Amino acid sequence: MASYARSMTNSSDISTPRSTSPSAASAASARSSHSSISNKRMSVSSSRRISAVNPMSSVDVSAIEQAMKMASLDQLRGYVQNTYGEVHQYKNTEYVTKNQAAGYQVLREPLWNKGLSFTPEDRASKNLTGLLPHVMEPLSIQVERCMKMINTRSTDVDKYLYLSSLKDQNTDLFYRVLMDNIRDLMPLVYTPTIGDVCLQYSTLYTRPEALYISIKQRKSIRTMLRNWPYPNPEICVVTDGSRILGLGDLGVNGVGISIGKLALYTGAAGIHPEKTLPIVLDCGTNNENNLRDPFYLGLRSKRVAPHVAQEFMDEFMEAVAEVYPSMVVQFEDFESEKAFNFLDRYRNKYKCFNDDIQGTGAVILSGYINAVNLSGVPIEEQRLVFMGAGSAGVGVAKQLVEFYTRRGLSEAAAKDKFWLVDTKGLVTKDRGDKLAEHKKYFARIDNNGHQFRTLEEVIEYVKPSALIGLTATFGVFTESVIRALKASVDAGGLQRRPILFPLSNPLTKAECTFEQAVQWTDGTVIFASGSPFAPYTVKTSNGAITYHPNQGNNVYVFPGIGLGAILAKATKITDDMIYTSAASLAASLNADELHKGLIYPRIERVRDASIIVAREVMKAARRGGVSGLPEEQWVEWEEWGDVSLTKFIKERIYNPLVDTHASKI
Ligand SMILES: NC(=O)C1=CN([C@@H]2O[C@H](COP(=O)(O)OP(=O)(O)OC[C@H]3O[C@@H](n4cnc5c(N)ncnc54)[C@H](OP(=O)(O)O)[C@@H]3O)[C@@H](O)[C@H]2O)C=CC1
Ligand SMILES: CC(=O)C(=O)O
Ligand SMILES: [Mg+2]
Repeated sequence: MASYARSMTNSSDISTPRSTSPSAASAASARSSHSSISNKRMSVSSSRRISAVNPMSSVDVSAIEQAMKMASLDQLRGYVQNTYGEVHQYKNTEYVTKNQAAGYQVLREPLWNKGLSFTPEDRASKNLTGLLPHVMEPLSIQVERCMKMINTRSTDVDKYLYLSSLKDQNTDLFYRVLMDNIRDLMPLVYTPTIGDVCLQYSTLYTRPEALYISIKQRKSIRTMLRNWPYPNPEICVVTDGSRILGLGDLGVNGVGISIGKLALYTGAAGIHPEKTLPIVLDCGTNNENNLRDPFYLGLRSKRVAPHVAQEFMDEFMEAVAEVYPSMVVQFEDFESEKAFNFLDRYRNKYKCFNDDIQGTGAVILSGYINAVNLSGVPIEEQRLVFMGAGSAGVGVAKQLVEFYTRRGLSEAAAKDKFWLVDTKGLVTKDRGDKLAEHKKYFARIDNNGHQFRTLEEVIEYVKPSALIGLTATFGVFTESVIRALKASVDAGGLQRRPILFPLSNPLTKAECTFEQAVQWTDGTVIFASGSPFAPYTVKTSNGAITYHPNQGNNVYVFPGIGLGAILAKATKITDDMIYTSAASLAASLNADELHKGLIYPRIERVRDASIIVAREVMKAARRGGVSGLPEEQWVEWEEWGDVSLTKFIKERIYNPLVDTHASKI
């Protein structure tokens, strides 16, 4: 991200428009109101911008000084603004356009910097002569250098830090490296490594990479959104850090997940990085380690009450819709109750979806459709046990219910295929505890009052064909559990294969490993995990067999859902758009992948899959009457079929250092 306070130094042969000079900017600011700031922002072309004056978000200094006198420094620690009032900024943020920028400005703005790829003409026209080594290098060599440097780093967090620094210097090169090496690098910018990064985010911190919105600043959300340096972002990932992967409440440190997911919106679907906005809402944290950590960057107080968090969220959603009307909002890693509440509260009002409930639901439905084809257990006979009844467990189970109802089953019959287990055992209506609202739909009554407290008991009772883990608890799929699952599909002596999806992230929270799953099912397992496991090779008397795991992670759908929603100019994200993402992903495997018995496309093809998902999501938006594209456009695409719509998408996505000028989103 561009640093916030880069001041512009004029070069003698580049004239600086009056409106971008610091003095003009402060004169303008004296006259301007918030609406004029907003107008000015809109008038800046959609070209990338860098700061021309110090735009530091100013606060009421005298009030702070006053407060400092009255309170000890320690009491003020953890936040700058000590009131709930609106921040008054002293200055407009003014930017130069890409065409106006020269010399170091160009090299320091990651979106403009092409590094060693700058041509001699660029170097002359942008005053770069001497500011770069003389060589002009092919991109492949630059990518190779980066990979060599990544491989010299001894820990995954260090590798992440190298990549993160590269992203801050040369956006195109970062994404080229990521896209060309997605199998090796996705586990660094995303799960599992991003989990370690989030745990240490405050200590690793060197520079801002997101919008950090504290509840203390809730009256200034619009100002903060407008301070974002790139114009008109179209997709944000927002978390309050309350349930980051399976790692629990990480507070403001959870911002790493917003950053990681958005890197994949670009890497895996081609949404232009300039259009992405990572956000963390800081409502405090109940994580004692954070509260004690001298480096912790968030509010040093317990989380606010749920009704206060909800008011804050209401204000946030209203502000986003007002400041960036075309923004798609992805809710990420909110603890379950908030996740369900916010989705219900906002889904019909704003363009939003919850990745953990809906994205996970879609990706696992997709994998399940393909897994059933391999399992030998007919789709009607499938019985599914879910270990974990949180946002992901219930989200996936509900998506699968929709699958069965779309196939003609009644809702009751579809629901009857699911048994959900939580820390108290099988979720039933009569087990004596107060069930969380989101568990009630799947709570069972078919147990004649008997309560099944362990997973083994549930498996013995249900005889499932599929076992799904979304518990954030390592190792709960024990040898006896997995062998019992295999036994239940083996019954009758048929050659059937168990479906086993330990989906929790990161790897340290996986319900079992791939190796265990292969060993305890004698190699028959159909396996998908949330974070990637390595292939597993077993030596045999006549050689070796290598088993290949699948990664069942919402990364296969959220990039395409976001891309499709943006390109369709969707006003809402409908259930049909989510369902369609699953169905289209399931159908996106190529012949080789099907032949190898995979249930998801190879991760190297995630971008191809995202384009298919985006195309079908767009069509679903139109079917649902939520696409803002003109009808004539749809009629034309219908005449030409998928080829023309696919072409439309491909022409609009970001392809670093190949055709960036052609990117329109
Ligand atoms: N692969 C993917 O794409 C995705 C994976 N996930 C992963 O799913 C996991 C869960 O996420 P989420 O649903 O939001 O989390 P929640 O905290 O909302 O839910 C966890 C559920 O697991 C149950 N649980 C925890 N420990 C046990 C145990 N030992 N035995 C039985 N049940 C247990 C909890 O029970 P109780 O309700 O009684 O507390 C709860 O129902 C995380 O690790 C997350 O990373 C999430 C989204 C996508
Ligand atoms: C992948 C994801 O969204 C999660 O683990 O929460
Ligand atoms: Mg998540």
